[in-house]
Amino acid sequence: MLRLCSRLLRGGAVIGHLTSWSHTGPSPLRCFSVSHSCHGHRDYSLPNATWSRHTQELYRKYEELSKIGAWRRIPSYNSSVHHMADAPPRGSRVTRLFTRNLDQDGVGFEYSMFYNVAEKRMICIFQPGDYLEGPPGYTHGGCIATILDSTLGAGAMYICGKVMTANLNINYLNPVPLGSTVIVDCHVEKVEGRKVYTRGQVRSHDDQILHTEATGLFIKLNMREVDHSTD
Ligand SMILES: CCCCCCCC/C=C\CCCCCCCC(=O)SCCNC(=O)CCNC(=O)[C@H](O)C(C)(C)COP(=O)(O)OP(=O)(O)OC[C@H]1O[C@@H](n2cnc3c(N)ncnc32)[C@H](O)[C@@H]1OP(=O)(O)O
Repeated sequence: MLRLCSRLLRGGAVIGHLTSWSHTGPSPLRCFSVSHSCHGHRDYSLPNATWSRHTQELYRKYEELSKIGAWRRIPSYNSSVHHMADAPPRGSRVTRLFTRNLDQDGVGFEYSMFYNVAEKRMICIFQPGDYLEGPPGYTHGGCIATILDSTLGAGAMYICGKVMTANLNINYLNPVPLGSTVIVDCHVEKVEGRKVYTRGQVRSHDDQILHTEATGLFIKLNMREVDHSTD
């Protein structure tokens, strides 16, 4: 339990940085201003025993960059509402974030995201597990779309607050082997009114293979459209 608390507190320290970013966008992300206390929700963005050497190495690289200050890891819970300051009590909901819906580590979406505020960039270190199979031995295109949507969307949220995907265009260039480590590298290109234009790539861990390219259009939500009263 102590180990769990210390891990969560480490996540909380990072969240503290996130809340202090509120000056960076016109619509600060209220949903990320969660408590620093050991609130009992597991942070899935931290390494686990199923992570490959490449996944761990990339994670450590960005963890080191975070210590210098340019990058920040963002925590990841299995429900998006756990990111919010007014999250409902633990156990009061049964819904789950799509990318965190399996109880077994390693078989689904293993990932950790880091954000660079100056570059308006969100990267995701992604290791697709065996339950994400499409073509034999390779990752399903829908799963690649999911991790792209999530990374592009998380970047858009960090710039502009709550958004929804309006458009996602993907070019699949090279298949992504199951169990491999890829980097999903996304940035916000421009913001026009409520429209947030984003672009991203999926590359192999060593940058040698360009697997996928994508653009995403996200629309800033009017607050009346976000109602969690039934959560
Ligand atoms: C929510 C908080 C969560 C917190 C989580 C924290 C955890 C962070 C960690 C991890 C990140 C995870 C991130 C996950 C990301 C997943 C994202 C999804 O999967 S979202 C589900 C799929 N998307 C939908 O279901 C949308 C359905 N569509 C709609 O609801 C509406 O169409 C909406 C809201 C997108 C826009 O509707 P309107 O009525 O508000 O706005 P209008 O007037 O239609 O459009 C505004 C402007 O945008 C243009 N526009 C709209 N759609 C367009 C399109 N498809 N193409 C081009 N332009 C479009 C319009 O032409 C208009 O432009 P002009 O202002 O007039 O210049």
